[in-house]
Amino acid sequence: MGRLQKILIPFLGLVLAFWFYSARENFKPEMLKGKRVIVTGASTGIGEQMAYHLARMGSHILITARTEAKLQKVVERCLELGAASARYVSGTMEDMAFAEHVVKEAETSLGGLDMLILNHVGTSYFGYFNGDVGHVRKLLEINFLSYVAMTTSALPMLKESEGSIVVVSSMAGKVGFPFTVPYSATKFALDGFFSSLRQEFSIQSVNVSITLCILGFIDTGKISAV
Ligand SMILES: NC(=O)C1=CN([C@@H]2O[C@H](COP(=O)(O)OP(=O)(O)OC[C@H]3O[C@@H](n4cnc5c(N)ncnc54)[C@H](OP(=O)(O)O)[C@@H]3O)[C@@H](O)[C@H]2O)C=CC1
Ligand SMILES: CC(C)CCC[C@@H](C)[C@H]1CC[C@H]2[C@@H]3C(=O)C=C4C[C@@H](O)CC[C@]4(C)[C@H]3CC[C@]12C
Repeated sequence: MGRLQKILIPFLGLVLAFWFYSARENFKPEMLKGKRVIVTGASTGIGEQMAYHLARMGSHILITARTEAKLQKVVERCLELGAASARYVSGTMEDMAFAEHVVKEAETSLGGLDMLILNHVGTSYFGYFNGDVGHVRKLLEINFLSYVAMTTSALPMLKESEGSIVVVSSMAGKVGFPFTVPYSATKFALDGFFSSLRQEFSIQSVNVSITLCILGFIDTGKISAV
């Protein structure tokens, strides 16, 4: 009985957790063909690369970030790669009215929305917490509140299309790491909001999926080592 409790039961728990959380491998690129997708923070890094993948799969893409010149180039490349259409709206996610405006743009120019990919992050520092409450507030607005604002305004369209919300988060949004205090706080907030909302959708039979992506370090060329 002792051995059963110490080894077999935790092992069974691990197997069940692995089975429950592993994704089924039924993805086909054609699934994204013709789909109307918003990608935020798509002027550089992971967002830019997601836009190119969607372009190769033939989606209608609406991208956003602050730097217009970079967005223009990403749109051109998306069209070369085979996007059904590609357009951008530039502005800052510090402004909730702008966040909502991006969603409105999808409604007017694409006639609806199938997927909302929330990926942008504001600039933070990586070091001991410096006590700057104003910075935490600003980062929460960019990394969290604008995600909430966009989700709220996109929900009617996503319910209509039975679409998806994809939230790009981090291991720092699941576990506390040193030197990432403000950033980590904003990512934990995303988990609280979206994991709870997913449960409500399940209870209410709302057919909109919510995927929280928990990423480790991804080398986007910005920093050579961490
Ligand atoms: N790279 C990594 O190692 C990891 C990344 N992640 C997550 O992946 C996602 C993408 O990260 P990554 O590609 O590295 O980040 P980048 O810094 O390369 O890209 C951030 C994007 O957000 C935009 N952005 C920044 N500030 C604002 C703002 N105020 N308003 C609107 N847009 C803004 C930037 O464009 P612009 O400056 O033109 O506005 C840019 O397009 C993030 O959510 C991040 O937390 C998670 C774990 C690890
Ligand atoms: C098993 C563990 C020891 C793994 C530790 C993982 C640690 C090292 C991972 C988890 C989350 C990661 C950070 C992150 O989420 C986002 C960014 C922003 C990007 O612009 C620059 C890199 C940075 C700071 C990542 C740095 C590496 C972090 C801290």
